[in-house]
Amino acid sequence: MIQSSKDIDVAVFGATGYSGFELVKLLLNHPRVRLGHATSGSNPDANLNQLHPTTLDLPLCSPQSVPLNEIDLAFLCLPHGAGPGRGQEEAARLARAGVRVIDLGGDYRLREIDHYRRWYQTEHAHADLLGSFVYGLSEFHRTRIADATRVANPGCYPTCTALALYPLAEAGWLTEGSIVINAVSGLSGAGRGLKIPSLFVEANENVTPYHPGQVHRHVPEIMQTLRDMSGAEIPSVVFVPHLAPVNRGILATIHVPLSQGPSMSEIREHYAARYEKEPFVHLLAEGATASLKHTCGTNHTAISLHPCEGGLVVVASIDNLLKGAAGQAVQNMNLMFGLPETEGLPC
Ligand SMILES: NC(=O)C1=CN([C@@H]2O[C@H](COP(=O)(O)OP(=O)(O)OC[C@H]3O[C@@H](n4cnc5c(N)ncnc54)[C@H](OP(=O)(O)O)[C@@H]3O)[C@@H](O)[C@H]2O)C=CC1
Ligand SMILES: CC(=O)N[C@@H](CCC(=O)OP(=O)(O)O)C(=O)O
Repeated sequence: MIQSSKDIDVAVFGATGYSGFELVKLLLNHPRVRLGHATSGSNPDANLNQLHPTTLDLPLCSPQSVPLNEIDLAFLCLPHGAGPGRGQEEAARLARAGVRVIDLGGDYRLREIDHYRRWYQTEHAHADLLGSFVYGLSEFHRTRIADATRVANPGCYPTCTALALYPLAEAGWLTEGSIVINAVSGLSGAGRGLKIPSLFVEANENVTPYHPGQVHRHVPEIMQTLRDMSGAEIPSVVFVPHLAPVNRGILATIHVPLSQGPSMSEIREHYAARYEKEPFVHLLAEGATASLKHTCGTNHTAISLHPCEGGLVVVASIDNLLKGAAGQAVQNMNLMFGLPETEGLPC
């Protein structure tokens, strides 16, 4: 058991990206963490304040220079996929060296290798490690995460939609027709690399659906999680993500067919009971509607419920960089090290 303060030595790989930078800020303020190493593959000799508009004085280093025997935990904030320096390789290198890992990327979330190949459109060079990662949706896998040495942090859209639907899934109420998820994401969700849809001129005063239907790589992740939550097959998911001209936030508006199911008051009671003791998931009062501003800058999830003929609309919001990435990663670290789950997280 960890005894003194500032006694958990961590490294952040990919500290210069959006989620890495967010994580660095959380970790520097965490009462039990010493952030000894923050890496950049392309600017290893730089200071973070040369690459981000920040007054933080944080020298970076190369990924290869991190002394793996001196760290208790590595956070990976790297692009997914095969190739040197990317998440797949780095997670495997660290895991095989015996380092505890929380991977914010998608390489170790899907359990089925065929699913990874199909949805990530690349081979997995370390498929033997897939089963050794616990899926890091804190509220669902709390006990398993506490015992884990490797955690695959969920994607931002899957976090938002899985928490929105968890009470329905565990009650066995996801049995009919297609669940339709329309979701909006801020531009930071696309990462810091140059991408045409994220350019100001393209994104400003515009909202663009992308990968609509059943083609986004988060579809199998959402299906896998809902299946795990319900303990049964679920019908199907239609997922339409949209890019919106805001910096951060995810809002999912989800239609669930429920023609034969429970009454609205039973559903509300079930959500209230499921989330009553959760520090970071909140059912809003009847009549309120979740929006980006409910959760922006926090690790919280806001959920509102709305009846409609033959079903239900669930609206949920998170901050993609916090509950959808760095915040949930810190929540998972807290679980792994036996700390209070809320330690070091903004409320
Ligand atoms: N942004 C979000 O909302 C969320 C992101 N994620 C996941 O977290 C991971 C990081 O995302 P995000 O912070 O947005 O990404 P960014 O694109 O903002 O940053 C990724 C960082 O990885 C480093 N890197 C190392 N190797 C490579 C390489 N071969 N190609 C490109 N970059 C490289 C880069 O820094 P350097 O060159 O300095 O090493 C870069 O700063 C991704 O897997 C993403 O899918 C998950 C949930 C939400
Ligand atoms: C707006 C935007 O582009 N968002 C990203 C999702 C970010 C995320 O959670 O990605 P990972 O699953 O790779 O970790 C996308 O749709 O690809």
